[in-house]
Amino acid sequence: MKQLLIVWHSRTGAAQQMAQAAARGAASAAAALEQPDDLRIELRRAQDADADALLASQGFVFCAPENLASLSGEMKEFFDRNYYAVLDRIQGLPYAALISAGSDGSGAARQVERICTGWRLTAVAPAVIVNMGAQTAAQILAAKTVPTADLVRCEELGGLLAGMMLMGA
Ligand SMILES: Cc1cc2nc3c(=O)[nH]c(=O)nc-3n(C[C@H](O)[C@H](O)[C@H](O)COP(=O)(O)O)c2cc1C
Repeated sequence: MKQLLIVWHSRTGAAQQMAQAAARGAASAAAALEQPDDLRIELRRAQDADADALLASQGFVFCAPENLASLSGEMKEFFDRNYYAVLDRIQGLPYAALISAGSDGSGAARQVERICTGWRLTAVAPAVIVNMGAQTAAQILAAKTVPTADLVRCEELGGLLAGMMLMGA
């Protein structure tokens, strides 16, 4: 049994929907490979994700919004809290990054990539960035509904990661 850990933070709902889509995609991939019982999918909000969860997993999805050109504070705190606790203990494992953004997302994506390079994780694909077209204060503070086409991109990335984990790639 392998475990896929999906760590997410979301303030207005977009990244949460993206994390859930990645979980659906991973479950579908395990079913398509006829290995539904070989993959455990653990969704954890960033504030509840700890070193034990990281160490118990063989693959990771990190999913959060971009805030002020970097990762949201709760997601950054997750990395700060756990970085040295698992350094040199998770290297070589695969990961994927999902970023929700108003109009950019590249700063947060770069930050996740740098942190995961430090952990020596392997990206299965470039980060998926979903731009919600939120730029005014009212748009940014509003609850978000991620378009289906973007959720499909998140499902596909979750599926790719699960497939690689189950096939031992
Ligand atoms: C304080 C704050 C700062 C933000 N800064 C950025 C930014 O630098 N770049 C960007 O593209 N979006 C920015 N946004 C917009 C959010 O990334 C966007 O609304 C995203 O969809 C939120 O995801 P969530 O619904 O998962 O919380 C910011 C939002 C907030 C609240």
